Amino acid sequence: MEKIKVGIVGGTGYTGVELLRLLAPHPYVKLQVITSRGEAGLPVSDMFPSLRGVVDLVFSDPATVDLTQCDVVFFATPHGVAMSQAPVLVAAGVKVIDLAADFRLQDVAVFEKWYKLPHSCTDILKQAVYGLPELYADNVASAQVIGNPGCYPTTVLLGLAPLLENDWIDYSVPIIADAKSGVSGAGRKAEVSTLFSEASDNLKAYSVAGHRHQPEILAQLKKLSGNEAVNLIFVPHLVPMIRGMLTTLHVKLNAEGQQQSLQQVYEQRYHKELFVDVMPAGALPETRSVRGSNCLRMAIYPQTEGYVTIVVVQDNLVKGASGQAVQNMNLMFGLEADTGLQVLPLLP
Ligand SMILES: NC(=O)C1=CN([C@@H]2O[C@H](COP(=O)(O)OP(=O)(O)OC[C@H]3O[C@@H](n4cnc5c(N)ncnc54)[C@H](OP(=O)(O)O)[C@@H]3O)[C@@H](O)[C@H]2O)C=CC1
Ligand SMILES: CC(=O)N[C@@H](CCC(=O)OP(=O)(O)O)C(=O)O
Repeated sequence: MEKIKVGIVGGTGYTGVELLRLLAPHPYVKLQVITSRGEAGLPVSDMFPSLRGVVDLVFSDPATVDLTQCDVVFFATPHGVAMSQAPVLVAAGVKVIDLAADFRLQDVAVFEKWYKLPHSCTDILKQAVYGLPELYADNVASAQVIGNPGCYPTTVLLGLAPLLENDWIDYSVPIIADAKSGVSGAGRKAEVSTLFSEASDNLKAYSVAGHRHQPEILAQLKKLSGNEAVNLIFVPHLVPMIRGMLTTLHVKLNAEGQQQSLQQVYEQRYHKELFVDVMPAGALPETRSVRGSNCLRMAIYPQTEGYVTIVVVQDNLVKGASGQAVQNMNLMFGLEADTGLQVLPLLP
């Protein structure tokens, strides 16, 4: 197979460099372009010595580089950048994978409310696919534009999918998602809240009154359940670690759901999925068990009063962002989902 020519816009950020780490050894990828507005002309390995001898590209200026020479372009950029460039790329037949939110929400009014940006290419949005391959693999395979999911939504949606698909949730009670992220989730840009002396030795909830991932998750919960009554309380927390995300879900089951052996149901639902691990009953998922890998692990805990608790872990930069994006690229180009993604978690 001819190599896939890959462009990455936003190569100096955390998800951009994570794409490089995963794509440099990918057997069917040729890294073609990597951009930075501020570092154009600088060899990538001067900024990231971890890539010395592996990536020999220099950063290009995104304003002048021709991205139509690529087969696929990843946007590892803030919200709004991909939609400004997608029309030219789509017209040239280039596939687009946006790691930001431009193509995640089909409801334009909801997007504009939460991201405070006018959506500039709603036609392309209509044909874009929500890139969660464990739920939408066939659509991903035929997509030209992918909205790669947010990191928190990936944990919540994969944690709940077997219950939603079987209609086993009591929707009169909101689902609770109590989620925690490492600091790299906030990106590499300088911000006071992510300074070492602010974020280390500290634990805090944030965006409790409303986080932009709540509407993204809710839209998918409605789609998967076919039930408009579904509701969600979502509270994210910042934890003093670099990578990793742990989400604890509490769900009230309906009468039929309460009759099920959920451990078996979850194992069956995910047994063919290469990147989802349902742990044995009683196991305790921990973030370091997935660090650096594209694996998402979960454990199921039946509780009293018809409740079930599901604990989900992933690496926010891998399954929560760049690994998932590469998984999507693999499917879009007819490759096995795990091509180039067999990297094992780092321990300790
Ligand atoms: N971090 C995470 O865990 C996750 C992040 N995401 C999403 O992925 C995207 C990237 O996140 P992350 O890597 O953390 O962010 P960073 O802040 O670390 O990096 C952003 C990158 O975008 C580039 N950039 C910024 N503005 C522009 C622009 N106008 N045009 C072109 N390039 C631009 C910057 O490069 P330069 O200034 O050099 O041009 C930088 O390389 C975000 O939308 C984020 O929400 C999604 C899931 C998880
Ligand atoms: C710790 C931290 O700050 N995390 C980010 C989530 C990053 C992400 O996945 O979000 P988008 O791609 O939707 O921006 C946040 O809560 O804003």
